[in-house]
Amino acid sequence: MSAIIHANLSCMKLLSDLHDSANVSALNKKRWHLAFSTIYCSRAFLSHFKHQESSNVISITMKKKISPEPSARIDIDVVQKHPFLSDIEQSSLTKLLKDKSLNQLAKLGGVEGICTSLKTDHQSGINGDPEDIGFRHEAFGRNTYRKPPTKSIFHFIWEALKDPTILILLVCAALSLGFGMKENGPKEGWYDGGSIFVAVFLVISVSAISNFRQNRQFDKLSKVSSNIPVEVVRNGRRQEVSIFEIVVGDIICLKIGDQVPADGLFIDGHSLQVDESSMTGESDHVEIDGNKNPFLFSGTKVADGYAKMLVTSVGMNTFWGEMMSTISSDSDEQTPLQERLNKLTSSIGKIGLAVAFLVLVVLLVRYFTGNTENDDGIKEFNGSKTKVDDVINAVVGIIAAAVTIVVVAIPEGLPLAVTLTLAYSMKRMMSDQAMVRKLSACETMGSATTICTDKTGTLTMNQMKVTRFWQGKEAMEGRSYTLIASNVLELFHQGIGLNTTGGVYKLEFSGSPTEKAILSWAVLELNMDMEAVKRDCNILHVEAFNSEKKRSGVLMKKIDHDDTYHVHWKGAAEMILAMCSHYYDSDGKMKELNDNERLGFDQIIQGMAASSLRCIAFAHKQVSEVKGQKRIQESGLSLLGLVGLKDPCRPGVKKAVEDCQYAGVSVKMITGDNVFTAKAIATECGILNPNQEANDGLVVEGVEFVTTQKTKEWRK
Ligand SMILES: Nc1ncnc2c1ncn2[C@@H]1O[C@H](COP(=O)(O)OP(=O)(O)OP(=O)(O)O)[C@@H](O)[C@H]1O
Ligand SMILES: [Ca+2]
Repeated sequence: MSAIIHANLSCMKLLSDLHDSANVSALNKKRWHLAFSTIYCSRAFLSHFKHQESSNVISITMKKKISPEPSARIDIDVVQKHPFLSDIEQSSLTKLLKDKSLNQLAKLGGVEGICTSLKTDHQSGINGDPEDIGFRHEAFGRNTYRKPPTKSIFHFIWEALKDPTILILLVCAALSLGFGMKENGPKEGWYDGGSIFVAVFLVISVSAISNFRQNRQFDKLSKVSSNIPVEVVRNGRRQEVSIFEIVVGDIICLKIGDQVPADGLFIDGHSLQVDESSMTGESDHVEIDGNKNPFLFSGTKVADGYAKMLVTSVGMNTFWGEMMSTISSDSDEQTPLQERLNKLTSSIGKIGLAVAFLVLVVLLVRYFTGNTENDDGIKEFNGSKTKVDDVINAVVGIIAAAVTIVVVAIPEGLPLAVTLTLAYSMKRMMSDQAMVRKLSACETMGSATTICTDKTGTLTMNQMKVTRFWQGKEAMEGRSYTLIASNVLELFHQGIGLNTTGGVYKLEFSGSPTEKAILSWAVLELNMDMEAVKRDCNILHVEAFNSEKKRSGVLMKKIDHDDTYHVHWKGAAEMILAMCSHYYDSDGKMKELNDNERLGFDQIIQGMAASSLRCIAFAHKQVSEVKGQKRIQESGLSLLGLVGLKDPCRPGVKKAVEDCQYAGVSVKMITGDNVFTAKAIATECGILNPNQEANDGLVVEGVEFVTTQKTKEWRK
């Protein structure tokens, strides 16, 4: 404590010395006292604080020098590291990711060590109360990026002024004004030039205001569109939060198709591949795993697999943030129509200029060679006999005529009319709840002849629910767990609880809509306890789901059990069925799957598909040896059961499809789902006509869409 007092006393002495030496007026003296006491008090306070938390770094910077000027104002910035998170520095985390250094990671205690320093549990995440989040904001910042300042109206006025047509017109206006006043006197001579000035003024102000407003609107939109939901685990609960609310220490669940929302480290997961092309330009996917490459970067995209990551930097501390701050984005692009019209305008302008020049030359030549006569039939130009004043008047008249041609020829209002029309149609589209991110979209939409739409989530609500369940060849209803043989029920629990990317927290389900539907069905109707299943079993190998494979599998072993391993597959029913050689009947007995039975199951699947259900099948196999196997066995499985998931059509889709068709735009569905399910939904939405058998390529499988010639033609 004595050290502190000493420090304060010396500070006081320094200031009073200064005080004495300054020869100041009474008013300034007063200010000095104020400044002095402010500094003294804050110093005393801070040193006290320092004493208590000796590990914290406290620095004081005085922005303004203390000066006896009347306007003296003292700002004190306190940059302070929160005691709660004092074990680790942001700079070392940033450096770790920047260098992708495994050594450095090991020095920091690996991912586990960093979790501990960041006061995060790698299973249940941060505790997530407002105070905790506040500390993290204070210590590591927020997940927002510094944006270039929005352009002011003057920027747009300047842009409009730089247009060559406008410049030509301004010159013309000035000439016209000068000549007009010379010819007809200042009182009446300004009409022509003045009106050109007014026209130019109108064009500039209208286009500047319209561009300014559009720019502001796009800014607003980009704020909305960059606000994407991210799945985080906080306090053991998986939940969705906005990307801007992510803090350092958060545990984030990533799945295929997600954007990585901040920089961080891989904790656990399977077959995670990331598309880093937005950062490196490399189109190859980068494999991420715990040992060789656990580094994940903001702005990249998950191409395959799933994982949990620990956030280590957010916002401007990320690699992406650093990159963005050096690039200034310019969105002053023009739509194709605007570009073409601008070209047209400038060629017309050029022709106008050429013609005007020609007229000027011809008229001048005619005048000076004495080929022109005035109203009385007398030669206008008569060599040296003509008065200088008359010559000047005649030449001015000729130039004014040429200028008039230029002014008339330039269609300066044409591009402006297009801009205004596009802005207007954008406004109309927005009021119809269509988000327009680029002005050119309005134009493109106007000339579209085919709309290719996704099925799930676009035509349907993306809220799936299991509505049918077949075990063996029997349709089950309601809370069916009492009716299923216990051995089969256990296999169901394992197959669903382990072979999933979703999660259950109390009665909240997370994951993709398909996963959520299956999990909620298993918990509510099959009485599954996910925690218990996870506790009792070890997952040895995972094959993650992706839209190409249409299935996911796990290899697992029960803890404290014999040497038997279990393979579980789940996926598109027809594909899983093809992998099966046996099935469990409703009594829980395993039976062989002969051709007849297979046909029976095919019919069940088609029946469900015809009533627009997504069909998912579960299959299992017990294996004894798994030595050195890289892949999970895919044949000789036993079918456990089939479920049908209902995803209702969005209300209003049918009307929208009809409107499109009425307007001559054909609507096609691109899907990865079972063809029969897709057709049933297409019929429900009015894309397919129930009476017309031929498909006409209105429902297309994703793979086919990418590969076939016909679809290439549409995409042209
Ligand atoms: N989580 C999952 N686990 C296993 N199989 C799944 C899962 N989700 C979907 N499937 C199966 O994979 C198929 C393709 O699923 P995906 O989600 O890629 O469909 P999609 O191509 O997006 O279809 P849509 O046209 O409906 O949008 C589905 O028909 C379904 O049978
Ligand atoms: Ca004109």
